[in-house]
Amino acid sequence: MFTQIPLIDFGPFLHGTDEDRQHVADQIGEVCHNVGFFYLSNHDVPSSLVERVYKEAERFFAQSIEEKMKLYIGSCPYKNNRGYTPMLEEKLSPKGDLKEGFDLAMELPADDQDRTDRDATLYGPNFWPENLPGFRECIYDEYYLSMVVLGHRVLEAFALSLHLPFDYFKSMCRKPMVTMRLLHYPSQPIVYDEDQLGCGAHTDYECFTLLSQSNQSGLQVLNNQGQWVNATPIPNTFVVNIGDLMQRWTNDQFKSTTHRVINTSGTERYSIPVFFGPDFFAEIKCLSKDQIPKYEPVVAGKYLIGRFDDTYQYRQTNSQSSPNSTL
Ligand SMILES: O=C(O)CCC(=O)C(=O)O
Ligand SMILES: [Fe+2]
Repeated sequence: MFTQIPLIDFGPFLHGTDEDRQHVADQIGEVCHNVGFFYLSNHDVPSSLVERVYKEAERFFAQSIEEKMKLYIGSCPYKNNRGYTPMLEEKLSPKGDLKEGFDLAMELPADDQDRTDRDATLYGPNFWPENLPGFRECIYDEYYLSMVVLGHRVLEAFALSLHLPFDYFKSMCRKPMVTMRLLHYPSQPIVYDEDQLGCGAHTDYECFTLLSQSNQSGLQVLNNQGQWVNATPIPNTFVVNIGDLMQRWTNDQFKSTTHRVINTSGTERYSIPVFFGPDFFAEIKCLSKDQIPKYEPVVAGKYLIGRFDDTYQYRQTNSQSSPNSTL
């Protein structure tokens, strides 16, 4: 049972000896098993870059709703879940979530062969604003690509913690489905409607999430006593949490822990999750040959499409429910 979110210093993993790396990996493995959430410090992503990304997020969301709706996720020409999601459109809380978002992912050409010939519909270009000079360069070229690099290092730590070669996941993450979101939460009253949270209780869908929070609290993590533990922002850290694909892959060795957001801080809140998934066609099945699999194997991209179909209102015509079942 945890009552606070542990902090892990990633510096020795990035810059230390093999022994240091294994030591950090072991700490991470234990926390992924017991909590599923941790703060990561000394990750080498400069705080000045993170600050600039928040400035761009503020600039994006400060636009009129008409301007933002030009990039509506449901009108994205590539139909790959990129673009703007208005308030109340996502349904993690029953009356809709009190947040708006902008989603992007790995920039691949519209005629990428996996997309055109093999139905990897989550691949393709992003849906960028044309009226915000410098937005794309800061958000994608600088921040997103740095976070993909960091994500690969976190995967190395996961592999070592599971007694696998450090590059075990690499061959399944060559065109990784890494989705980044800019999120903006208005402030809600202290006495709030339980059916309308900033982000209703959920687990994340991908392998893991690297989350930057602005200074405002709001994120809460559910422990196994049913208590909500605050993940109060700690400057210059990311919150890392395990998602459902990793829980399946590790046969429950790593926990995908429920969390939610309620922004009663009195001011607007911004956050930037980066959800790290493997290649669209990666088969997610029990990593260990010595265990009885608890989950049926899934193709990562198809699994994610099912989860997105369940969450986004714009996808709910012709949607199928997700293959989230246990065996
Ligand atoms: O905004 C946050 O702090 C967390 C958001 C979140 O949990 C999500 O987008 O999955
Ligand atoms: Fe989440």
